[in-house]
Amino acid sequence: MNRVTVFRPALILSIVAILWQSVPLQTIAQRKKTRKDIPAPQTTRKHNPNLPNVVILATGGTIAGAGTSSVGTAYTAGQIPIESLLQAVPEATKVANITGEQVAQVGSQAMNDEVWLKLAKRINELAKKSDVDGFVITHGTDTQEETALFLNLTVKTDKPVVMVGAMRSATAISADGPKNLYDAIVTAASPSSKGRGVVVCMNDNLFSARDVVKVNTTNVDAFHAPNSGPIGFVLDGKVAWYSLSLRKHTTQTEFDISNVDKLPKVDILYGYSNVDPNLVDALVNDGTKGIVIAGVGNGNLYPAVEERVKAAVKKGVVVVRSSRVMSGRTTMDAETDDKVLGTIASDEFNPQKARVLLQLALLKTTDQDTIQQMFLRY
Ligand SMILES: NC(=O)CC[C@H](N)C(=O)O
Repeated sequence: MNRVTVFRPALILSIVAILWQSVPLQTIAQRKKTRKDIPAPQTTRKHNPNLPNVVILATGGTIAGAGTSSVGTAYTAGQIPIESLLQAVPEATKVANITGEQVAQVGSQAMNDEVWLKLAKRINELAKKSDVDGFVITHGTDTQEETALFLNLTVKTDKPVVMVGAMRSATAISADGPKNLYDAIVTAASPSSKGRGVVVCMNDNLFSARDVVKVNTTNVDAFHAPNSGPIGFVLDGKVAWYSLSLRKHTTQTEFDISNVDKLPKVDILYGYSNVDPNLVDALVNDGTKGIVIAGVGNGNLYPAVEERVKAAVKKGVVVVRSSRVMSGRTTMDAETDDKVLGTIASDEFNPQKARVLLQLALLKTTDQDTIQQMFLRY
């Protein structure tokens, strides 16, 4: 065999290899491009016409977290895709036809306005489809209560929207994610869950998005509603509801985010003895539109802070008084007089939740009385 005959087949082979590689690359690129145009979430399972259809919108969190040790608490949130999570709960396929979509894949400490808006818009879009009966949102637990409230105030559907997370990673001994996910799917698939606003399903309990708070950093019993308790329970694959909030939510709210792509800047200022009042000015100078004070007791402010707050309100910044105390209301014109300060009382909303409502309120108005009424209505 001379050099030419060896060289030619090698050349032809490498050309074929290059072409072969470029074809799938192109196809993947095309698929990515057209993916946005496909409205329905994806599934690999067989459709059962007798079961309700539940869409899972995944955002990450511990429920999708992977660790290097099954006994340790160190892990990275948001590592495991939704399809793999579902493999841990094969029972769920007997309850609903499940389709999944990965909206984000982050620990919820990284949650932001952009993902909130994307989630709410996607739910509103899918809720219009007659073949979608309910939603499950998988989410990290750190900021779950904020996303829950945002959705509770912005999704426009009576169909169940159930948020779920986990306190132990998917690779830990006795992971709580699979049970919580199963319970959430059961809840989203149940017609009895309609019209209850967004609910959070954790550790057998169902909480209203309005009232739920993370109360423990590591325990599986990490979610409570300190002012009202759970509104329902899931046990043995069955949902039981016990109460219904009279506060407005979902289809009953005035908030329409369909054309919103940015939320107003609202910041939280923590109250404590000897707080530096310059912090108020720092926020105002940074261009904040609203400040939530995590006040002491019934939303009280350090005297020097009161003075700076009055000045900030005069400049057009909207200030809400909430409390750093875990339970109870922050009431109007109590020890701190809102009429004098020009402030708004948060009622039962904790500072991080008051921030969500103030962001939405500021899309509509800066009027103190109008926003105060919103805090009493939602
Ligand atoms: N238990 C959790 O979900 C906490 C993990 C992570 N920090 C998150 O919020 O996503």
